[in-house]
Amino acid sequence: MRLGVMGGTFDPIHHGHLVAASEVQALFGLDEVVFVPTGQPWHKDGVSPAEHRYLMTVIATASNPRFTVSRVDIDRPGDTYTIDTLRDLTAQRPGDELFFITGADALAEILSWKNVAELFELAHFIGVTRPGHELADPGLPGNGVTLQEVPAMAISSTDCRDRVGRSEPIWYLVPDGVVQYINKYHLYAADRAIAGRPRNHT
Ligand SMILES: Nc1ncnc2c1ncn2[C@@H]1O[C@H](COP(=O)(O)OP(=O)(O)OP(=O)(O)O)[C@@H](O)[C@H]1O
Ligand SMILES: O=C(O)c1ccc[n+]([C@@H]2O[C@H](COP(=O)([O-])O)[C@@H](O)[C@H]2O)c1
Repeated sequence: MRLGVMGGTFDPIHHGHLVAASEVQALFGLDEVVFVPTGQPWHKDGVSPAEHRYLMTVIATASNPRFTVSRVDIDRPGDTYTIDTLRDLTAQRPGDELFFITGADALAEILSWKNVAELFELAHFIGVTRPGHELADPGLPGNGVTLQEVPAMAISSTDCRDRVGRSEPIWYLVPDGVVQYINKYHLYAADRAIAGRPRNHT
């Protein structure tokens, strides 16, 4: 099986993530794209609890029969690294060919990722366009990375959180069910009533 892997903090998941995954699924003939919410992203502060991010990802992907969600990163104790994500998925799904999908901003940092050489033995890497970021091959070992243009969605999780904090709408930036989930649990709200610690923005 050709398995796409869409890793992310997803705080919250938005249509930029979903469009990128859908486009790559179709263009690369992937049988499935598994969304993998990070457990404890060591490189980001004040991230919302993993269960909220996981459930929002489940809600957002539920209507697409080719999309699934994995708990491998959130169930693994300690910091989240993609090398562990790919090792665990390889062990769970022997024989599958993995395609790790990453936006242009994350791709630009990829040479600093843990065990970078082994990463490219475990998966193909597909870098996708993202408004405001240059898409370039960072000079990867092995097979390198395939660069892929996808429909431009100028959406970020940071902006969605900021909007909620300012009581501005996020309708149509994220799926309806995710808006409703955020409202239900008061995520990102200025009063921080139940959960979700808004953070400073990068
Ligand atoms: N609008 C977008 N278009 C294309 N790729 C995206 C877009 N938003 C995020 N991505 C990619 O999706 C993956 C997960 O992103 P992430 O969950 O960190 O979202 P984000 O919007 O970048 O969040 P934040 O604003 O909190 O940094 C990364 O590889 C990122 O580059
Ligand atoms: O493995 C690493 O060293 C590493 C460093 C930074 C980011 N990542 C992964 O890149 C994906 C996107 O991360 P982010 O921070 O843009 O949400 C997510 O799956 C992270 O686990 C991985």
